[in-house]
Amino acid sequence: MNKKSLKDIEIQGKVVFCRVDFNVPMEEGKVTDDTRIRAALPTIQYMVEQGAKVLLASHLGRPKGQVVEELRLNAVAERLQELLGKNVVKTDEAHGDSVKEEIAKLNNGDVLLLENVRFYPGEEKNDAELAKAFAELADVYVNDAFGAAHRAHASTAGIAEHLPAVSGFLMEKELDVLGKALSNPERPFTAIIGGAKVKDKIGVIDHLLDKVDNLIIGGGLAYTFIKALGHGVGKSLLEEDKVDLAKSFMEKAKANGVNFYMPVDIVVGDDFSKDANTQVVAIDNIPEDWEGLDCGPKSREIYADVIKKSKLVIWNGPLGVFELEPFSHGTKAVAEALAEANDTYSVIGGGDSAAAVEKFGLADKMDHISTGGGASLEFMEGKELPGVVALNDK
Ligand SMILES: Nc1ncnc2c1ncn2[C@@H]1O[C@H](COP(=O)(O)OP(=O)(O)O)[C@@H](O)[C@H]1O
Ligand SMILES: O=C(OP(=O)(O)O)[C@H](O)COP(=O)(O)O
Repeated sequence: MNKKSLKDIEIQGKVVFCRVDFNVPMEEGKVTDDTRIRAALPTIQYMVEQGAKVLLASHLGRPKGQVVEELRLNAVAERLQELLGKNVVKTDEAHGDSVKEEIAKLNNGDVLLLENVRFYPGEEKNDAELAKAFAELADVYVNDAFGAAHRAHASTAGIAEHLPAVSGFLMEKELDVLGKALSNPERPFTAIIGGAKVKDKIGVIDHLLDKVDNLIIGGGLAYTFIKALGHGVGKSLLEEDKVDLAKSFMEKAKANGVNFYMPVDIVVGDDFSKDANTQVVAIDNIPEDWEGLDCGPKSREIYADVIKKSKLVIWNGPLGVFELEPFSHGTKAVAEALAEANDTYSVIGGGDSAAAVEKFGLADKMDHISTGGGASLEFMEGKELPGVVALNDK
C-alpha cells in the first residue's frame, strides 16, 4: 500500500485519535458479536505499548445526527476493557471541553473511548468544523476503521486534513488480502450478495457483473428481483424504485455470459419472529400476507453446487434472517458449502455475514473474513475508499 502506516511514525507520549469500526451487533444493551473489536486489538495494543494516549472513535448504528440512548458506546467500552485487560475511560461526548478534560488526565498508554460520532449531524456531512473539533483533541490520526472506509465522514476523512494521518494494521491487512484476491481472480469466480441494505448493495451488482462468472442474489435483495420477474412478494422487503434496475441486471448478466442465480423457492413467515408459522413456496407463489425470510431447500442445493465448483467466492450479506432459527438455514447452507470446499478461496465481507459464520462455528474454515461489508464491496468494485485516500502518502 502506498499510504503511511502506524509503524512509520513516532507516537510515544502523543495523543492519537484512532478511528475504529466498533459498529457491532447488539441485543438488549449487550455486544453479541465482538469480531470487529477483536480485529482492532493489534493496533490498539501496539499504540498502548508505544506509550501513546489512545483516543478511540467509532460510530454505532445510524442515529442520524441525534443522541439515541441505545446507541451509546458504553457496552462496547466494557467489552473492549475485558479484551484489553485494561481500564478504558468512556466519555459521553466525542469532542469539546468535557473530552479535553478527560484527555488531560490520561497517562501514556491509557485508552479512552469517545461517544458515538454519529450523534453529531456534522459527522456524516464531513463537516469541516466537526473535523477540526476532532483534530483539536489529538496530535496524530490513525484510521483502522476499514468497515467505514467507504464513508467520507468527519472522523474518517475530514480529520485527516488537520493531522498527520496514517493507516492502522487492520486497515492495511484488509486492503492487502482483498487486493491480492482481486487483482487476478482465480476462476470460476462467484459473488454471493444478500443482506438487507438494498440501496447500498444493488449498485455494486452492476460492477460485479463485469468481473464474475457466477452471481448469486439472496437475502432481502432477492425480492426486488422476484418482483422484476413479475411476481408478487407479499410483505417481503422490497425496493420498488429499483425493480427496473434489477431487470436490467438480469439482462446484463445474460449479455455478459454471467450465470445468474436467485432463489427458486422461499421460506415465508407470517411474522418476523422465531415463533412465526412458516412454509416453503415457489417464488411465483408468495402469499400476500406473508414475508419471505429465507431461501428454500432447492435454492440451497443449487447455491452449494455453484460454490463447490468455484475457485474464488466473495460473499456479502446473509441469505436470510439468520438471527431467527427458522430462517437461518439458507445462510447456514452457504457457510457449510464454503467450509467444505477446500479448493475454494472464500472471502466473507460484512458485519452480519461475519457474525453468521461465527455463529455457525465455521469462522476458522474461511480464508478471509473482512470486517467491512459495504467497504469490501466498494473496494472490490475498484472504487477509491475516501478513508484511505485521505491518509498521507508514503
Ligand atoms: N429476506 C430478508 N428479509 C429481511 N431481512 C433480511 C432478509 N434476509 C436477510 N436479512 C437481514 O439482513 C441483515 C444483514 O444485512 P446487511 O447489513 O446488508 O448485511 P451485511 O452486514 O452482511 O453487509 C441481517 O440482519 C438479516 O437478518
Ligand atoms: O457495518 C457497516 O457496514 P457493513 O454492514 O456494510 O459492513 C459499517 O460499520 C458502516 O456502517 P454504515 O453502513 O452505517 O455506514
